[in-house]
Amino acid sequence: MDQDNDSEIPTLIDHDAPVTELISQETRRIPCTIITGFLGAGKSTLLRRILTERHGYRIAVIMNEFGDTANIEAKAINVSSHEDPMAEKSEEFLELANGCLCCSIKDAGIAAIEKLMERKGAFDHIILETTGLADPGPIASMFWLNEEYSAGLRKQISLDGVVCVVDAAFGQQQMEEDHSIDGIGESLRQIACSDVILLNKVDLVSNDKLAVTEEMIHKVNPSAPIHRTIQANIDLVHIMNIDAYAGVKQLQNDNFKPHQLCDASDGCHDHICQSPATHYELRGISSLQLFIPPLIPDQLTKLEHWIQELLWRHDKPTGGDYKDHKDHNPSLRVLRCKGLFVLETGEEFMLQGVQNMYEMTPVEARDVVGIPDSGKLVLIGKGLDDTLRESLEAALRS
Ligand SMILES: Nc1nc2c(ncn2[C@@H]2O[C@H](COP(=O)(O)OP(=O)(O)OP(=O)(O)O)[C@@H](O)[C@H]2O)c(=O)[nH]1
Repeated sequence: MDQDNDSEIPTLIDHDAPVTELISQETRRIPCTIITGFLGAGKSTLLRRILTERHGYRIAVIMNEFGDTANIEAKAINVSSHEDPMAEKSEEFLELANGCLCCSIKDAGIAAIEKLMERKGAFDHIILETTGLADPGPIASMFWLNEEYSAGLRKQISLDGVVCVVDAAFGQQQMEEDHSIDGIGESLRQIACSDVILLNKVDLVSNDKLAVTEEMIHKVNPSAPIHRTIQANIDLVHIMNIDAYAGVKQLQNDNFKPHQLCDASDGCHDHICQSPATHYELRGISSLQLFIPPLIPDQLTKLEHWIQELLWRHDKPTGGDYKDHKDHNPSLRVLRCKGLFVLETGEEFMLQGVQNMYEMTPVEARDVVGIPDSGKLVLIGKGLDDTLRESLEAALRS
């Protein structure tokens, strides 16, 4: 492909492929991985690694860079693999117009991605590298769930996961100094919205410093696994096809034992308990993990209403008749939420939420590994204090 000609996107469809294969290419949704991370953390290094590794995926890359660096970045990254000199031919680039995709999401960004999707069938996976200053939340929303927001792209693209690259040398400082008008700066938003974290450049710092940075990341986002890397060297199974928005593995794998957190002698089967270890505030952002006992179906409906109030109105129901008494708190903001809820019948439901969008879906029986004795809700955002647990308890009792 001619890298200097954006309008020419080559057709890579194999015209000799069997008809059934072509049909499945037409209907299959293409997974999209978003790579985020603060300026200079190693996003392009990760992208280059993915593009030059022998993995068999045909990858379409969307780069979203500020200013004049777009061309430079694209050229620098479009290298062929030493192992496979032909690899370059199996990838295609779509450089977006200058400017930040998350700000121009409805026009240039969408149009460019729709143009790319005209070549559907030519690639198996999309990787979108954001700018170091982008908030990945709105970008993730674009590929996830809501057709009104995504302009129909969700029909064709599924959000596989958000991968955040954190600089091991400067990450701690970036998090500590990170502040914006509403109290949550970019580097913290990026960590908050991510499903996997790469702590990159670990060759530059001591183990003690790494542990401190890891601890900070974990407190902002307790549910994302953290991988230490040098030159973003990571086994791709940890970052591609992880199905972070549809699978329940990540939520089920958490081996945290809720009853170790409270005094209840018979475990915590009748109340919500909270993980104090992960309730933490850094520059206004915090995370909260709540363990929720098995619910009756009516309580699941109440839980869903409570989540709607939280995400859509930034309201924290205050107990009693929670629908009538709300504690409106404009600084209450949820950036990411996840949950796995268990009914007394043994059925399980999964919650996934990005910004004010959420989805609650039954977990298919084949995905259920044993019956957990409690459900879990993870909230990451701003203004999430201890009273939320009381508020949810009141909602479920009402
Ligand atoms: N020492 C060391 N340097 C690294 C490592 N990973 C990346 N770098 C270097 O860090 C610099 C920035 O890496 P990039 O991959 O361009 O970072 P980026 O996040 O894409 O940067 P922006 O696009 O400017 O936000 C480059 O000079 C890399 O060679 C690492 O693990 N160790």
